Amino acid sequence: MLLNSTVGFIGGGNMAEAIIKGLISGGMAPRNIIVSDPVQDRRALLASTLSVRTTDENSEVAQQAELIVLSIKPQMAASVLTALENTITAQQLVLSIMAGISTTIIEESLQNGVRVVRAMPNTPALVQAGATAICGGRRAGEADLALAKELFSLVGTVYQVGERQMDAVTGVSGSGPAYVFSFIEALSDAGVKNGLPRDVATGLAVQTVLGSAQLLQQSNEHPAVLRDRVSSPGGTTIAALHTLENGRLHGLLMDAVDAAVKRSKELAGIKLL
Ligand SMILES: NC(=O)C1=CN([C@@H]2O[C@H](COP(=O)(O)OP(=O)(O)OC[C@H]3O[C@@H](n4cnc5c(N)ncnc54)[C@H](O)[C@@H]3O)[C@@H](O)[C@H]2O)C=CC1
Ligand SMILES: O=C(O)[C@@H]1CCC=N1
Repeated sequence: MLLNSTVGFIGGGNMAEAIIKGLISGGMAPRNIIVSDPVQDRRALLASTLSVRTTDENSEVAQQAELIVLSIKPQMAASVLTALENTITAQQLVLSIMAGISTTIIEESLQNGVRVVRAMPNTPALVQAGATAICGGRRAGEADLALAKELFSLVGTVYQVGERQMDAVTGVSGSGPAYVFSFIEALSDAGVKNGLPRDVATGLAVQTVLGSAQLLQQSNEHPAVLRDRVSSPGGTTIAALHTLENGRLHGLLMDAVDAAVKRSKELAGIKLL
């Protein structure tokens, strides 16, 4: 169903590129993908590296695509949606990945009885290891959610949540890769500080995060149980964990996610451009 549809992206930035790569890897023909972006360099890059069709007219995407992905910044939502008010119809499905912007705002901006699904993906979608949550708007049916699930399944795992949980999703997995990259960078710096060459330090740090995540996923244990198995009595790990807890790592991360959740809620109420 998805692979035979025409999928359009309004906004050809980082996330659109990640999803498009996943779609193509999943078997979608590039000619069935059309992307609009006002920036010539972005259009040229997407056309040359992914062979998708590009345009600088959002209306062209809105006219041609059966599934329209809104992959612009939330601050652009109002101006872009207003301009497409009379172009997008109830026969099309609108799939928004914009942080903070509710399905109601999109439905009200577009009118025409349009069906909207909202999603929060993350950048590991670029390597088919994404985590995405989806929720349906007022008029989205099971088939619409199934189509969105099919799309994001090509780039990773998909959870369906209630729309009120989308801000929490944004704070945990949408922004989450940035926290993990900071963690890896710090771990690598610590290796270099203690005498390791940078490439070795980064390689060890990356594989440690990847391997620990895989172990956790496959073992089905609580993270604390696995942490305990690393911590020998009187050993090195418990000494390091003591330092992390003195620095409030756990509470700090929870505060960081709270800040992202708060910002996601604020984005819903921004004075849209
Ligand atoms: N980057 C991330 O990790 C994630 C981003 N998102 C959401 O995805 C959306 C896009 O984010 P990114 O790809 O990171 O941003 P980006 O800045 O890389 O992409 C936005 C693209 O929209 C284009 N654009 C600007 N004005 C436009 C217009 N009037 N019409 C059409 N295109 C226009 C820009 O040239 C740019 O290429 C945002 O709403 C963000 O909240 C969601 C999950 C994760
Ligand atoms: O930082 C942001 O606003 C977007 C949403 C989730 C990840 N990046």
